[in-house]
Parts: sequence; structure tokens; C-alpha cells
Amino acid sequence: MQRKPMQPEGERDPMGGRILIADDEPLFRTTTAKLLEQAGYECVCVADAHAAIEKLRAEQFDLVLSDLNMPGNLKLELLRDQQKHRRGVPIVVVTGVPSLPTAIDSIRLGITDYLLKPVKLEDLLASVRRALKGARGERDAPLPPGEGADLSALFPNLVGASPKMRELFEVIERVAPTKTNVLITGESGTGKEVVAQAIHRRSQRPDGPFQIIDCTAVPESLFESMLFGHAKGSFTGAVKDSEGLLKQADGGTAFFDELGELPLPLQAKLLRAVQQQTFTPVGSQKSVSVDTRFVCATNRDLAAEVGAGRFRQDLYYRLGVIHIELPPLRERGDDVRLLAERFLKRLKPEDSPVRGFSEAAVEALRRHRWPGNVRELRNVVERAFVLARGELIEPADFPEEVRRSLAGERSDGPATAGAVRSLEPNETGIESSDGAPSESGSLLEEEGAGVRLTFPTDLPRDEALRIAEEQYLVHLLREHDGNVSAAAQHAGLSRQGLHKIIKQHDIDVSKFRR
Ligand SMILES: Nc1ncnc2c1ncn2[C@@H]1O[C@H](COP(=O)(O)OP(=O)(O)OP(=O)(O)O)[C@@H](O)[C@H]1O
Repeated sequence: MQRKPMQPEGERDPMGGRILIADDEPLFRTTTAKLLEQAGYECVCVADAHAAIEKLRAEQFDLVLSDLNMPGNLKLELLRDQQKHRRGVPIVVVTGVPSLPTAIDSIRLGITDYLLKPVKLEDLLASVRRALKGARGERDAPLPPGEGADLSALFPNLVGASPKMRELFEVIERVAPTKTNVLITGESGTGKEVVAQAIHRRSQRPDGPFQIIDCTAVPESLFESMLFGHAKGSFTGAVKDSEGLLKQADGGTAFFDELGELPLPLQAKLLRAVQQQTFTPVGSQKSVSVDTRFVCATNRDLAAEVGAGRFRQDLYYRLGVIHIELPPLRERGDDVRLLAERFLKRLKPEDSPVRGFSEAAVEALRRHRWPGNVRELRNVVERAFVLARGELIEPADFPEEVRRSLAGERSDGPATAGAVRSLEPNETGIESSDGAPSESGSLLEEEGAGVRLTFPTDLPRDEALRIAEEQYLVHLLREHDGNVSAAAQHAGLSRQGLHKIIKQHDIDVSKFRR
């Protein structure tokens, strides 16, 4: 069924474009085609994947709007055929039964956006416009390098040569020049923020802003005005107009760190901004438009959060068009050595007597499980460099849990419930309340309902206090089963404040949840 554009009505895309709509729901086809025609596009509708494939082979289209679950598309045949014969034509997927493909699949299939049925017409239009605009820009962009090429030189801040990191470089290189939203997941310290920065640097607007929005750092009550800005006088203390963080990301990338912590009411507001690229500052009558790419990171399992009703499904799909899952360091093979050498090189002055790592030290680094990932490795190297007595860093310069890995023991044992290091009594000089070394090695000793801290005397004050704080956090989180809000209340801190301290100590809160 061929349809001609109708008379102008509302805002029309001056560039126009031909759109193939493939969907087995007649009502969806007709209403969607009508809307898109009013917006200046020419539409062709088909009811199944076979008809779509035929049309695509015979005619030229600028965009495909396709249902995922329709006859003839059980194995995404339409998308696969489309990519084989017509690479570069964007595909907006509309689905009632969503499932997020991997980053590689999304890129290979050319998916630029997901929409969940029922779709709001303005969202559909915004998505189509964005995809067409992106595709027009991409046609002028350089082609991505072929598979297997060594791309590591393009990412000076991302050290790695393992197959998983090579695959990551390829994904970044392919996805960066597009305007597609990216969701980066992975354990704490795996490099989500560095990857987000790399995507920005390799984007088409590397000179635009890279605006970090830490979802744990802003109190819930202030988040809306911090993000969207506010008008003067809109609340007590709003003494002048404020632009907001999202406006500051205009023409660049908005990086939402710890997205999984964003409270539900704010998720709804963010969804609108992501979909329409417009928002209204608090207390203002005028909406503001931005041209921003969204890159988000979380160490939570967002699919599970969606399942538990804590994260909006539509926002999850909208932000995770490309989903990059970063591998934990323990799965990156010899990258551990590469990273350790890079960190040491950065640290040591020209005239330093320290030359590198002994073989035994490298072996210990290889065997350790790195629950705190690259960040933990960086801290271990920093500490070892300070403690090293000879030309080579030896296992003795590492913390106990790394040393222990040489004896073949698991180094992320259960005593400390995850990404925190456990301390041996003889390492810290800890004594339990009866004066004998504590068996658990903990700096915290239970005294009835309370807790008493015992400090080691042979450590510098800063280090002793850092360890004590870490152990206090472990205890606090264990007591509250990893519920940060409850733990913060108990400790007399704000939720955001506690999150910040937890992050400084590389503690993985999820390990405390039951
Ligand atoms: N591949 C890498 N090469 C070099 N440095 C890295 C790499 N990955 C991570 N780092 C370094 O490790 C530290 C932690 O990285 P980053 O903050 O990006 O992790 P994250 O996954 O965002 O952590 P979190 O979930 O706790 O926010 C940073 O100092 C970063 O520079």
C-alpha cells in the first residue's frame, strides 16, 4: 500500500524522507502512517516481514519502522536482511514484547531506537526525526574500521589487549559517531566512566560538553531543579534563573552515572527529556530544547530492577538502545599486567629506583580476583610503589588479600562480604577487647549492642582512620542488609553522602543485600 503525503499540518520535516512501516496491526499501520505523512514523510506500509524484505530490495527507503514480533520475523529476518542489503538505513523498533539485544547485535542490525507499545505519537515522531537526522549526519562520517583491527591506539585512557577489550574498542568505535543512547553496565571500578568519556571523545562532537550527572550526589528534592534548571522565585532560595545540568550538556554528551539510583518520580521526568529533548525548568512557563546524547552507567542489574518495579521499563529501553556490558577485570587475562605497568609508569618519577614488578608479584596480580576491578588494582599499585624497598615490587608490598592469592586461596573471601579488603591481625596490630589479636581481623569489636573501635598503633594516622572507616561501613551495611537509605539514617548521614563514602572505599553494596 503506497500512501502520498497529505497536506501540511503541524510541524513538517523540510528534508522529508521515505519510511517503510512493517507491522501486523492494521490500526497501528494506518494511524502511524497518517501521523508521519502529516509530518512531511512518505510512508509505505506492509503487514509482515516477507513483504517488508521484498519492498526493501526493490525500493529506496530512508528509515524502517518495524515491529519485532510479526509474521516472518521470528529470528529478526527482516532486520538481518535489511542490514545485509541496505546498511546505514536506520531502524526504529516498535515492540510490545521487548528484549534488549547485545551491543554488537544492535549495531549489526542497525537499530537506532526502541519504542514500547502503546507508543505516544509525539514520541514516535521525535524518534523518527532523530534517527533520520542521525543517518544524514552519518552518511558523511568516516566508515568504521574493519573487524579485528587494532583500535587500542584510539583509546589512550583505556588500557587493554584482551579479546573482550578489543571487542569493546570495536563497539565504541562503531557506536561513538552515531547519536544513539548508550547504557554501560558492569561491576564497580570496571571503567564505565572512562568508556563514557571515550564514546564522547570519538563522537562527532568531541569539543562539546561532557556533562557528568551523578544520580547519587544530588538530593532527590533538588534533583529536578539541578537537572532541568529553575526560574527565579520558583522556590525559597531560587534567587535567580538557573540553567540546569542538562542544558549544560547541550551540543555534547550527558553522562548519567549510577543511573540505577535515580528515584522513580525522577525517572518519569527524565524519560520525557530523553524522548523529546525538551524540558521545562522548575517554575518556568517556557520549555527548553537541547541536542544531547545520553550515555548512562550503573552497576545495578537494571533488567532485574525493571522486573522488581524499581526502574521504568520505557526509560530502560530508551537509554539502552546500545547496551555495553563491561567485563570484570578477572576476565581480562593479561590486561592485569598491562594495567599494573601503566599505573606504575604514571606514578614513578624519572629517577625512581623502582623498575617494575617481580615475576612473583605479577603472578599474584594475575591470580587475585579483583572484586574492586581496575580501581582496586590502581590502589594496590599505588600502595606497592610507596612500600617498595628494592628495584622490583614484590608480593610483600601488596595487601594481604593479594598476597594470599599466591597460595592459591580465593582472595575475595566472604568475611568482608565483597569488594573490601580484609585485614590480618598481624598486619594492623589489631587487638580484640581482651587484648588478644582479633580472629576476624576486624577493627570493630562487638560490645553488647554497641561497637567499639580498636586502632592499630603501627600505621600512619590517615591509613588507620581510612581502615577504621572502611570497617565501620562494612559493619553498617551488613547490619542493614545493604539498604543504603536505612544505613544512612542510622549513621546520621544523607543517603547521597553515604553513597559517596562507600564509593571512595570501593565497597560493592549489592554484596550485602539478601
Ligand atoms: N581500561 C582501563 N584502562 C586504564 N584505566 C582504567 C581502565 N578502566 C578503569 N580505569 C581506571 O580505574 C578507575 C575506575 O574507573 P571508573 O571510575 O571509570 O569505573 P566505574 O566502573 O565508573 O566505577 P563505579 O561503578 O564505581 O562508578 C579510574 O581511575 C579509571 O581511570
